[in-house]
Amino acid sequence: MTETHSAGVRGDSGPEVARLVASRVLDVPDFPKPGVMFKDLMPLFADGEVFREVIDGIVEYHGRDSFDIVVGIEARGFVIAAAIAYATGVGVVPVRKAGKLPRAAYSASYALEYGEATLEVHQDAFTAGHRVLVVDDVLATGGTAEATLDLVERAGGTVAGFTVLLELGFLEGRKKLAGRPVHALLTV
Ligand SMILES: O=P(O)(O)OC[C@H]1O[C@H](OP(=O)(O)OP(=O)(O)O)[C@H](O)[C@@H]1O
Ligand SMILES: Nc1ncnc2[nH]cnc12
Repeated sequence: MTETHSAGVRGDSGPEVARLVASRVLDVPDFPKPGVMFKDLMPLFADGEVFREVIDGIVEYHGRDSFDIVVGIEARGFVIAAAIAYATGVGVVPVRKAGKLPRAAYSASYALEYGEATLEVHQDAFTAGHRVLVVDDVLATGGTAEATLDLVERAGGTVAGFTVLLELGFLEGRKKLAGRPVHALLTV
């Protein structure tokens, strides 16, 4: 369930962490295309104290023993995934844009808020039944997330959770991910 506090800042881990994320997001109009309000989370990554609190909050929400490996979605998801992996002692699997992985890979094409793309994962990325925590910075239309969760399962993993720092609620990505365990620290 999503919580709300008096100022209307809401997220699945409560208002405090939601406020923390909100304090480190910059709105950039017309990037990468006219009409798109780009949500830039680089200030959050650049603030060591806030970044650590956010990573700790994600681990606390899921529970250290609920996943065996972390998937980060290129490119901003890599930053979050690596930090969670280091904090919990598990490994990282990158889900990459097409043509970047050196060995046999599964591919999934999708549409996102401002374009189309293809993501890939190595076919041998997981052992059967591996519980996989998938992380990214932003959930917008949900195209990226849907493709990634599908790739994880095609490669033999079991989706243990999906966390984003920021969800753009008006783009209704959660609807596309119905039945998936979506966790957003901040929903706007
Ligand atoms: O919910 P959606 O509409 O699919 O959009 C969300 C995705 O868009 C952004 O990635 P982008 O493809 O811009 O990649 P980048 O991190 O490499 O800039 C963001 O980091 C998510 O992965
Ligand atoms: N508006 C947005 N800001 C940042 N990342 C995004 N990914 C898709 N839409 C986005």
